[in-house]
Amino acid sequence: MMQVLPIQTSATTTECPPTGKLIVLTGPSGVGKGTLMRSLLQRHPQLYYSVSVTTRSPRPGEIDGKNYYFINRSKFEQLVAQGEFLEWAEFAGNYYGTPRETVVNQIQSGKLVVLEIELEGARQIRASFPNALSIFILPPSFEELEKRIRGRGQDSEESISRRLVRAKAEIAAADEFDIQIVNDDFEMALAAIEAAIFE
Ligand SMILES: Nc1ncnc2c1ncn2[C@@H]1O[C@H](COP(=O)(O)OP(=O)(O)OP(=O)(O)O)[C@@H](O)[C@H]1O
Ligand SMILES: Nc1nc2c(ncn2[C@@H]2O[C@H](COP(=O)(O)O)[C@@H](O)[C@H]2O)c(=O)[nH]1
Repeated sequence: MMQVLPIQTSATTTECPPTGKLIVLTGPSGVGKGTLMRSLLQRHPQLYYSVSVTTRSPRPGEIDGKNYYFINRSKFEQLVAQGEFLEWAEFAGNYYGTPRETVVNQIQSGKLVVLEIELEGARQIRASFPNALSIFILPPSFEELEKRIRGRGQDSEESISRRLVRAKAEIAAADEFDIQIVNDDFEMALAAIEAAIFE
């Protein structure tokens, strides 16, 4: 049975006593992290999802404050300089970051906090939160990954190419994380994530 250890980090020990837990879902773009996360949150409303900040333009239907906080690059850089992010990275031409204060507050109040982030950010979290549970989602094949990104119909051709190039390096890093789950059958992948978090 897997034990999810409490938060403990040298960087944040004083501001974040070991009460809550941090869970990181990572993996290449298009693998299904967001879809899995949505189902996970529906089934387990006690989880706290950290809404990220990004400089990417909203996709049709995306809502500011729900899907992301959408801001411009100079504001993002200002927030970086002010230390407002727990982690941040540049991905396919845009910045993405996890707001520090909200996450720390939720952990302090004993919540299970879930992040859905790309590889560089997940590495930063692993470095500063060694007891976080990190889950890497893999595609059944690279061809299927490309099919899913294209099938989503949300990204420009240039963005798709950048995401697929990056996906190769991301997949190669899967073993750095605590658990690897192949998202082939969706329900099985979801069940594996639930087992990792709750059992
Ligand atoms: N197990 C699965 N089988 C087939 N299609 C899937 C599966 N899981 C997710 N998908 C589909 O793959 C597409 C990409 O999924 P999603 O947007 O959740 O990926 P993502 O990893 O969150 O991408 P990004 O990191 O770019 O946000 C969606 O159209 C989704 O419906
Ligand atoms: N390092 C971070 N990565 C993040 C964050 N929020 C989302 N992401 C990841 O970015 C890519 C692209 O996302 P998309 O919405 O443009 O498709 C994807 O892998 C996300 O998981 C974050 O706060 N930090």
